[in-house]
Amino acid sequence: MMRTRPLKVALLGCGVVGSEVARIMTTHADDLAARIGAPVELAGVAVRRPDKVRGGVPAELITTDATALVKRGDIDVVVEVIGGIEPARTLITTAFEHGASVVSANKALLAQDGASLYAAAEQHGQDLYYEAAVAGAIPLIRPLRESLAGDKINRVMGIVNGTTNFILDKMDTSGAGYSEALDEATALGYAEADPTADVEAFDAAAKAAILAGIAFHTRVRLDDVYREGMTEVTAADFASAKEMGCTIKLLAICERAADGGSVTARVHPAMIPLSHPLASVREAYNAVFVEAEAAGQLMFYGPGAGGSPTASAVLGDVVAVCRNRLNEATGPGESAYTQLPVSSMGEVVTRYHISLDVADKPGVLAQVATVFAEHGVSIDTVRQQGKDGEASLVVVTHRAPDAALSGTVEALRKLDTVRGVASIMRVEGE
Ligand SMILES: NC(=O)C1=CN([C@@H]2O[C@H](COP(=O)(O)OP(=O)(O)OC[C@H]3O[C@@H](n4cnc5c(N)ncnc54)[C@H](O)[C@@H]3O)[C@@H](O)[C@H]2O)C=CC1
Ligand SMILES: N[C@@H](CC=O)C(=O)O
Ligand code: NA
Repeated sequence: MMRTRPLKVALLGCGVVGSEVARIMTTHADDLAARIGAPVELAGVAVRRPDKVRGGVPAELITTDATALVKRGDIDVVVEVIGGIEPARTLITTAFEHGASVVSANKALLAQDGASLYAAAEQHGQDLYYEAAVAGAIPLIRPLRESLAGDKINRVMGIVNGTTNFILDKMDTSGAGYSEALDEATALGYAEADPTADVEAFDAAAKAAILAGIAFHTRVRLDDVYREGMTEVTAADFASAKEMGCTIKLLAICERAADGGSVTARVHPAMIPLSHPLASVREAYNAVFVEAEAAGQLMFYGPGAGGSPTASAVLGDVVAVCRNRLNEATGPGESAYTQLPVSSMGEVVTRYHISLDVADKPGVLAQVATVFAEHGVSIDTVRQQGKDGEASLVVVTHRAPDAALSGTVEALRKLDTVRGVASIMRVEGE
């Protein structure tokens, strides 16, 4: 039977995501009520600029006092879509203290303070849900937290940032420039308020921290994630990738060590073969592979950014939290019992594609090969092209510890015959 007293939702932030949450809550109110078993109503919307016209949001719901809204005491669910660390963190903990559960899309905050937010939620008997924080509309957090809770996950790898995938895709397929593609991604509502978070991969690193923590039942924070952005990827890198039958993607890779005693999490651009499913992920789409012991390999794919797709994930969480409240229950809390340490990037085993500008004279190739051998790095292929007394040498290695690969590059830079290291890129997905 449908409960008549409505569940009340407070919306913090009415930007790209918040405005879509408000729109869908209003236009789909009857369906949401039927699915929850009680009406759900927007009880207040905290904004920074109250004068802005917000179609569909009744003026009487608008407030600039987010703190007063979360302290009201009659709110069931606070939806935090303002982003950033403060005041989001204080508003979320205040919401728990005043009897509300929280749905958030804030990966930056969750990667930094997830553990203390979970603790505050548990202390006050409230839910903390955040499906929208990783890979936008794609159901990924709930499958990892719930559906795969009976399995052992060994690896999570994928594209988790829509903005950078959009830019890399445009650079690859239409030869568009970096700035032009970033402006387009921003106009489409994909980029963070400060797009440095996207292009320098802080956003993807935050998502990798969240994914690794859930997948391996441990705590991984933003600072534990090795991070390289995509601002230095050039048209020449795409040309090299093409020659190898590859393209370039910004990948997030979280792995359990072979001995099971530690984990790693990293985000960096990488070449992947065109035959790999991640190579055909276009525009702002995301895709994530999960490898689990019993399930095998699973792939999650869909829109990774944008107002409406992200609002879909937020509203799925609102429904889940409302159902929990009607049942006087809460969903899963933090699961970090394994306490696995996070190893450094040096211990990750990977492959490199290295482009060197060298002197075109006898013995150079042997000299370069010796440096690789001295660092215990085995060469897979070498390609040399001469040009006016200079040559370009492209070396692709076999798998080796990242520390050995970066030691090799450092030693190569010191050779007189090596004029410069034109590009270094990891190769994944083979
Ligand atoms: N846009 C996207 O595709 C996605 C965004 N997210 C996350 O969702 C959150 C919101 O993102 P967007 O909607 O894109 O950002 P946005 O910048 O469009 O919206 C944020 C809104 O919050 C308002 N705001 C900031 N501080 C406030 C305060 N103290 N009180 C009231 N309002 C305040 C701002 O004025 C702005 O309108 C962020 O955490 C973001 O990382 C997550 C997944 C996808
Ligand atoms: N800026 C983010 C938004 C979604 O998380 C992205 O581009 O992926
Ligand atoms: Na998601």
